[in-house]
Amino acid sequence: MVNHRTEEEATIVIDVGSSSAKAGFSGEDMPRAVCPSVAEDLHLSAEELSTYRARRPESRECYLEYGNTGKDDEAVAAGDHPVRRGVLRDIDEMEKLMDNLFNFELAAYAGAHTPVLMVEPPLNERSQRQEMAAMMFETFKVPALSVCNSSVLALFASGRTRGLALEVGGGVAHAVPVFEGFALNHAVLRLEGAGQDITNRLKGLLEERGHHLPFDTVRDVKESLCYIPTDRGVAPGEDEYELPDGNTVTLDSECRSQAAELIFNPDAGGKDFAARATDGGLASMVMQSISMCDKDINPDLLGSVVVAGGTTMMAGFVERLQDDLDRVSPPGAPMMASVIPHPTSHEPGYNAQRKHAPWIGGSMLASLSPFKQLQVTRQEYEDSGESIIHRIFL
Ligand SMILES: Nc1ncnc2c1ncn2[C@@H]1O[C@H](COP(=O)(O)OP(=O)(O)OP(=O)(O)O)[C@@H](O)[C@H]1O
Repeated sequence: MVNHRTEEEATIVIDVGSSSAKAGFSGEDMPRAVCPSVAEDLHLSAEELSTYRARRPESRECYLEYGNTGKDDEAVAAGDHPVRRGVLRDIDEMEKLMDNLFNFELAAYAGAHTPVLMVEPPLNERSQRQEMAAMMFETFKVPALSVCNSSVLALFASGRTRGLALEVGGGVAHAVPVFEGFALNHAVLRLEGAGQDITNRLKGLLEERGHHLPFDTVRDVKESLCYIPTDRGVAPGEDEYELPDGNTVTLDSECRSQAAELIFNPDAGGKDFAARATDGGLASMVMQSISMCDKDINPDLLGSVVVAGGTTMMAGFVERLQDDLDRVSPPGAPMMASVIPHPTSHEPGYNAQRKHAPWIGGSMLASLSPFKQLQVTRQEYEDSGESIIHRIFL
């Protein structure tokens, strides 16, 4: 990747999701900051702050209930997550988070000198894009702004401009067909179910066994010990998790293997979760999305089902997706779907990058010289008004 000579020559790339925010400079391999996507107001001394940052998890999840609780999802959501289920819900909280990212995480390199590339979720609404652009130009006075689709960028990170991006993050999963660098929005499918629902399911399984743990501890248990069962190899047995107070919790193999089942098979999440998953589990979403596209490009899409997002890091994810895709392919289909990274390949390459793929794609794109054509300058924004952002960013 191109390395800019100074940070001042680079573009700041920012990807704020439902659970985590990633921020850093174009041309770099990884985001400098990966932190929970909440606006923190910590009031800590410099020393306490650095200890806090060293121990801070990469993400914090909303606790969104599903099931027959009689409560509205939005009402139970942690109020300080500006993005929930991939949708910008609170521009004031977003402004606070952005202020932290610019001035604290990236140490004040932004402001009037550094252009910004914002990663936006698939099917982002025009009004949300406008709110973000107004905030960037009017509050943070950025000199230039670009807005790019996260799935297009995830694919780009894997070296492709054609394929189907399957993004599974903290709050939402999307299947997005991409052709020649453009998302085919008419065929985008969305599942309101991802990492936080898996955590929620694990919390329930642990409570059935008498373990009542805080939501954030359960998220860590999930990331450390859960896996997705596949037809290949021997399933791991029980294992222990050490709690912050030194006590241990034993997880049996059902607990470890069943929490994530709902994203592949929504019936496993109960009646209400299944009702939300109108396009089925992940493999069904991939195949339906491809079937909604022109037949001529089906081989391009089937040949590169590129997975991205934190939840795809779970052990067994790519193997299970490939097995499910093989199962749902019509008998005698001329071409089978192929998951990237390939389940049997152990090369690092894209495999190691998929967690932050949209950010990495943004970093790569913004370090290419034609990228300037994808920027709106503050002058252009002031002269032409907000409609310019829809003309430039398709
Ligand atoms: N090793 C792991 N195993 C299981 N889950 C993981 C792992 N690493 C991260 N996650 C989960 O990934 C999720 C965060 O992923 P990501 O940062 O891609 O989401 P996001 O961009 O914040 O959310 P969204 O795209 O849904 O708006 C969290 O639910 C986190 O628990």
